[in-house]
Amino acid sequence: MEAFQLLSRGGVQFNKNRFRKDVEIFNGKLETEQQQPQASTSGSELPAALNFFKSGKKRKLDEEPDEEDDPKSDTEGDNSIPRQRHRVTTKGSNIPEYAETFEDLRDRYQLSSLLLSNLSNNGYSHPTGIQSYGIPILLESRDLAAISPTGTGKTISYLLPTFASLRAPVASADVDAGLGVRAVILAPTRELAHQIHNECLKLAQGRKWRVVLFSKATANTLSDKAARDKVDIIVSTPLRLVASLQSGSLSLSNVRHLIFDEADRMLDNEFLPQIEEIVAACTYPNIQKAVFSATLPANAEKIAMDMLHDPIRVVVGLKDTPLPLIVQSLTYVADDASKLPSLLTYFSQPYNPPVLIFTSSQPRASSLAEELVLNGISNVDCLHAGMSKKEREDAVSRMRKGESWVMVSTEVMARGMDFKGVREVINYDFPTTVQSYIHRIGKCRTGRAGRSGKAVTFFTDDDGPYLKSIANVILQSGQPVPEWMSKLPKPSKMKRKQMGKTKRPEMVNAARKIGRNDAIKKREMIAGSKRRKAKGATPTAPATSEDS
Ligand SMILES: Nc1ncnc2c1ncn2[C@@H]1O[C@H](COP(=O)(O)OP(=O)(O)OP(=O)(O)O)[C@@H](O)[C@H]1O
Repeated sequence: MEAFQLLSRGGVQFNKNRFRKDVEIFNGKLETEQQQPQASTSGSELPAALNFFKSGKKRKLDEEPDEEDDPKSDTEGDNSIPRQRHRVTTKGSNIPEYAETFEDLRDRYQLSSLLLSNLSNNGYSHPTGIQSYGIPILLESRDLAAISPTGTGKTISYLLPTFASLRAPVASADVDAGLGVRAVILAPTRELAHQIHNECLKLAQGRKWRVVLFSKATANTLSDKAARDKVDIIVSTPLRLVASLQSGSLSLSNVRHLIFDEADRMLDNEFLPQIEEIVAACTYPNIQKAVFSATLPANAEKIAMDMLHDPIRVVVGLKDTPLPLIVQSLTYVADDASKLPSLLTYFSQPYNPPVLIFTSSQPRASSLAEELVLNGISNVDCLHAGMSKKEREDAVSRMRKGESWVMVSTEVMARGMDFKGVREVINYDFPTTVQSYIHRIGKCRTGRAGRSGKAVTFFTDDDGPYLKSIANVILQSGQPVPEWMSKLPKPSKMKRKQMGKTKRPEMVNAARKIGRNDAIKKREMIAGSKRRKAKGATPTAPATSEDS
């Protein structure tokens, strides 16, 4: 089984006996790698002997394994940085040939030169792995399930073919555009939808494309059919779209391209009913559907495959994904109360901002950000769904401008967000699944800019039973874990289901809660005493039913 697929399914297994030699060689190499984590941006620097992902793979008849130079350059456009190598696996019938360059795509599919120049103006000179494979598939009107690690350019993989297939804005009379929006892109959070909308605007430059970020306000505007018929693409969260469908103020009958970003999240129990409603409303014959995700657990993959028509599945795998470039470690912190002191110790040593910290809930994210500020850590910010839209937008913008050095967030909120240049990820609260671990640490944008990346995961006694799952991911991505950890028993299926269900207090510093409760009590007593004084009454015991 292809390695990333193995990870993406959550059941990570690593046969240490079978690969004992590889592990030994790797352990010998450890010191050098830890000292120079970012030096190895080129896949060729991974010793061949360690390439157990490749050697462990059995080739299936209907698969076309392929290795390619991922032509991705760094975001700053420094093409001198060695390119990463990705392993790409495709599955399906009549798979279109991958494209080596954007120019290949232009020649093969007559892409407009404006689209191409918009790409290069934004620093996209070579397609990434998923772009090389995914774009031709979508341009040939096929349905697609694309699994590619975080930060590998999935957004352009679906946006470029969407723009190219629509050919021209509805405002231009020369296309058969029908009536109503022609493409819908769905993302699990408003922030991610916003980010995708921004990418759309980059590609839309120079033509009168109408790309709408669906919100309460824009939904109102689009309840007018005349306005709606002028829209080319809608980017939305499922909830917002369903609200308009249910109120009858939106029709999706002309939608020809339906894209799901962060598909594993979109196809989970929370979103599924809405997704089903949206899919049912898209009645255009031969509608093209595509799902994109960094991980796709088996149940989500099954739902996706049932939803897609004769799909092609592309997996960009682990041969040298960003994961091995991130120095990963697991840190024992005994219990929840010990996490904050451990984190403060961490920040008392040199660290590389921006740092992204994950907590398991919104109140904990707020509480941790507050604690860090109170403890004098500079430029701390917080981002979660419980904050107002304005607060969230400000936080994202500060992070993008480099004004936030430390961002405390929840996983749901950080999903798919391209926080530029995150260098360290700290899992303050243990990840909820193996996929969640991969998503979280994938926020380290090391691969792209060739910088060093670091991922630290705190674990308590309560997290012990799940440690092995994460330790396996670390081993699979070519890094060592302490021997005792690799000897831990594999958690049972039942146990794995419990992972992420650990109950944690809302405040990360219980002492502050006690202090706060005391202060509230005191304040209430003083207020009560003042009220009584004002009434001239003498204090009485609280009334009981027997008093009356
Ligand atoms: N071909 C390219 N060349 C250079 N930079 C690119 C290219 N494609 C995308 N990028 C940049 O890489 C970054 C990550 O891209 P994107 O957000 O699409 O990744 P992703 O795979 O969707 O990640 P996630 O799973 O976290 O959503 C963005 O800043 C984007 O502008």
